[in-house]
This record gives sequence, structure tokens and C-alpha cells, in this order.
Amino acid sequence: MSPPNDHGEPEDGDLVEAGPAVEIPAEVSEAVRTLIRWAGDDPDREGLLETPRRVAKAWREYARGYEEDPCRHLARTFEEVGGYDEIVLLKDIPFQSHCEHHMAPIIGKASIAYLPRDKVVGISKLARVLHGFARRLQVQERLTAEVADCIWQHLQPKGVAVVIEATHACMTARGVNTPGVMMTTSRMMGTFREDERSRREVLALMGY
Ligand SMILES: Nc1nc2c(ncn2[C@@H]2O[C@H](COP(=O)(O)OP(=O)(O)OP(=O)(O)O)[C@@H](O)[C@H]2O)c(=O)[nH]1
Ligand SMILES: [Zn+2]
Repeated sequence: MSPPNDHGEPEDGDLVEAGPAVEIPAEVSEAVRTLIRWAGDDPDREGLLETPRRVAKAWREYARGYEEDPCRHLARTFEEVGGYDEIVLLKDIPFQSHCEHHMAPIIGKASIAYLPRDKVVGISKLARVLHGFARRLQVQERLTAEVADCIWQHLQPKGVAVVIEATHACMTARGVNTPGVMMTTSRMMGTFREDERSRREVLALMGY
């Protein structure tokens, strides 16, 4: 089953609803109705009649990252930056994802930094790359690695540092039921991995 291709603008990560043209396959509606029955309720009662459509629409949004290659946002770069050769950091970017084990929300923030070699990218693009990978079924480790690898490959910088902190609803709202606990992951590449002073500097800028 292929996702709808009616998105065009706005781009991935923008806070909009899936468009009205979204067609919901009968098998998706039926799957949600089955889940409602499994949960112990009646999918034909009035309050739940529209729920399969709403859930399907919501999942088109949660899974928008599958509709594109998030690294495409790094295609447009700038070389004229007045000789700037220090760290570029986008700090505390809020994001939402879903864990691939329980399809439960992962809610957190990411700090993304790189040390440019000969080109920089429009700063919003770092957040777009993050959202493109986050709007998929994920584990936090892979999300962290995918964002860092994408920047490393497409900007060929001297260093990349990505730190993500998130809460996992599968831990806070079920299972081990431990609210308030955060998971932290990081990926350091190039200078930030090899040079202790650079690593400390970027972590300090991020507030760690
Ligand atoms: N490493 C990692 N683990 C995750 C992530 N998201 C969820 N998990 C964990 O994935 C694990 C799945 O464990 P399973 O034993 O297969 O599933 P489960 O029986 O539902 O486990 P519990 O959550 O402990 O009830 C759990 O320990 C989750 O906390 C993530 O992003 N990274
Ligand atoms: Zn989970």
C-alpha cells in the first residue's frame, strides 16, 4: 500500500494535518476497528465511528518521513560565509517520533552541531533532517545515528555531534511505568570524536 503523494508543500516536519485528499484503505480502517474490539470496546458505537479514519490520518502524519529522503534538505549549501570556521549548533530542537517496538510516542529534543569544512547549510534544514527521520518507526539510537550520518555524508564537515534526549511513552505510560525518565544518546564524528577539547566545547555549547 503506497502512501498518498498529495503533500507537495509544506515540507516534512511542518505542523500540518494530513491533507483532506488522503484516501484511507478499507484494510487500515478494519485494522483499527479490530484493535478497538481487542481493547474491549464497540467500533460501531457513535463516538468511535470516525476513529479509524482519524487514526489512519494521524498515522499518515506520524509516518511522513517515509515519503522522502530526509537528506535531500541538505542539497542547497552556501560557501560564502565570511570565512566562518567555528561550530554551528542548532540547540534543543523539539521532535516527536514513535518507537518501533510499541508504536508509542517518543517525545524529546535534539541538539545538532557541525564544524564546517567549506560549506554550510540553511539552519532550518538541520531540523528538517531530524523530523524526516523522526517521523518513522524508530529506536532512539538509530535516529541519532541517521541524523549524524546524513550531515556527515552531505556536508563533509570536519565534525558532527548529535545529542538526543527523549522520553518513551512505552516506559512512562505502560510496561515498567516509570514517568519522568529520559533516555540520552549521542553520536560524535570527525573532530568531535577524535579531539577531547572539541568534544568538550560542543557539549558545553549544547549545555551539557
Ligand atoms: N534501546 C532502545 N530501547 C527502546 C527504545 N524504545 C523502546 N525501547 C525498549 O524496547 C524494549 C522492548 O522489549 P521487549 O521485551 O521486546 O518488549 P516488552 O515486553 O513490551 O518490554 P517492556 O517494555 O519492558 O514491557 C523495551 O525494553 C523498551 O523499553 C529505544 O529507542 N531504544
Ligand atoms: Zn516502545
